Amino acid sequence: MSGDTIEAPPDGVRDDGTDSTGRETMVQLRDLQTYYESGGIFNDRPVKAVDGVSFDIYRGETLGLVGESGCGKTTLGRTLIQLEKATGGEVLFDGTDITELRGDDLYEWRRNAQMVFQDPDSSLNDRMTVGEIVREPLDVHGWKTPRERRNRVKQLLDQVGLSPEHYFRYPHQFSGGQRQRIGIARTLALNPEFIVLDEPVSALDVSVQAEIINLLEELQDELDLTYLFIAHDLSVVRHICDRVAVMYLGNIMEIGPTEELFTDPANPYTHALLSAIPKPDPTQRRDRITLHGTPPNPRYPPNGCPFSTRCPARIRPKEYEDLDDEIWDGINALREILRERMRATRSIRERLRERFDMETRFATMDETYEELFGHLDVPPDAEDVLQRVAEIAGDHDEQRALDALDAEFGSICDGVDPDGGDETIEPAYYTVSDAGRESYCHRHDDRFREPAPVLDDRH
Ligand SMILES: Nc1ncnc2c1ncn2[C@@H]1O[C@H](COP(=O)(O)OP(=O)(O)OP(=O)(O)O)[C@@H](O)[C@H]1O
Repeated sequence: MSGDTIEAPPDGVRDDGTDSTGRETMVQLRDLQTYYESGGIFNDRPVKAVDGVSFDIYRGETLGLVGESGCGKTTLGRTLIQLEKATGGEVLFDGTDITELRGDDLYEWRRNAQMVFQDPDSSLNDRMTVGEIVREPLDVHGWKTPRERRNRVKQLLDQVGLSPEHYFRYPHQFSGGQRQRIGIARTLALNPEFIVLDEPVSALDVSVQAEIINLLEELQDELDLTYLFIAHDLSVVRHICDRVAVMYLGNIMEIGPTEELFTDPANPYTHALLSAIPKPDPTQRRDRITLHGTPPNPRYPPNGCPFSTRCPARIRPKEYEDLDDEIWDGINALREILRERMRATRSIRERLRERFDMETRFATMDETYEELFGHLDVPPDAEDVLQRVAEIAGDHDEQRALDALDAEFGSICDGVDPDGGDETIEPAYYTVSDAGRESYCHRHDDRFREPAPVLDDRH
């Protein structure tokens, strides 16, 4: 369905904190950025781990956050609870921008928001008893009297399915699942309202995973908790989350109710991510979508759409709409190779080599060209451009080669304005379902075909 375009997910929050569907908004992220400065000797560009993220989290829900390794999930989770400093944008908790909190205010606020980590082993101090570990946040915050703290710890141990006798034992005496229970008890100590669960079951045996998931669900009901659930395992996400946000290279590509996102994905990246799950049904509509290459380096994200370099539904420029698929694949591979070479020439070793005027070694561009296009019947116009690109790249000027490639074959997905303007075009968020699901992709614009039929044709 073609949707309405909006610059950023709608605010839509009424004075009483609810939106039009009666959900109460707890957290609002607005254009949130977390960049890591390199601090190296070359004063390189920052790593754009979270690069302009806007969405809401509703009170009492479990919002899943999924995406490939390195896309920025943990950084986003850590920024939400101020373990990482935002470099731009806002995080509003019940209307207060917590990125602005300092000193005592920040310290007080921290009680509200906690994090459960993936690996209970590294997050529990093996030299402390279980009681000391769970009690530590209470001690740090000077919570009530020592006696009341001890009682609170015993109650917490009971709440997570451990027994008060475990108070004086050490973490290494427990199994992985039990250690995660200790971590959860510690997280709950100060009665938080919001918890970031960062892959809380990934390090556990499959048999234990379900127990911990059940415990987290029970605790949510009992204590009115709101969760951000970061995960790789999409089947767990489907089971536990009310809504899901799909992240790629520091951006949210699609966000909406879990079931409709899984059964009728809108964004090409969501399609690709879901198609990687093995399906038992041999009559499935479409072949598995294989994504070529690896995600780009978040220090050098591509222009335009973050997914453009790997997107299987990438929009092609009008003049080349009928170009053979294999030639397109070759052009995309050439773009990847050029980006790869650029990344490599920027590596410290290469830069040192350049400084000392030493030759850098790569497969020659002629060989690359031959391999990609030698066996194909490339139309003369396109061939002229590709030859020129290969020549420029042969002189180690990858940036100029990429520019030349994009000037001819680039589309709106690469940030090229189809109306000839100079500004780099980025996708907008489009509402793609009645439930308010949003997808970040030019293909939802009426000028283009929707992703799903394009993927059906191409796969
Ligand atoms: N302290 C840091 N300094 C510099 N770069 C960092 C730092 N922490 C993370 N990064 C980089 O930021 C990007 C996002 O990392 P992050 O750990 O948030 O991703 P992720 O999606 O959680 O990955 P995973 O699923 O593997 O945990 C990566 O490129 C990572 O290398």
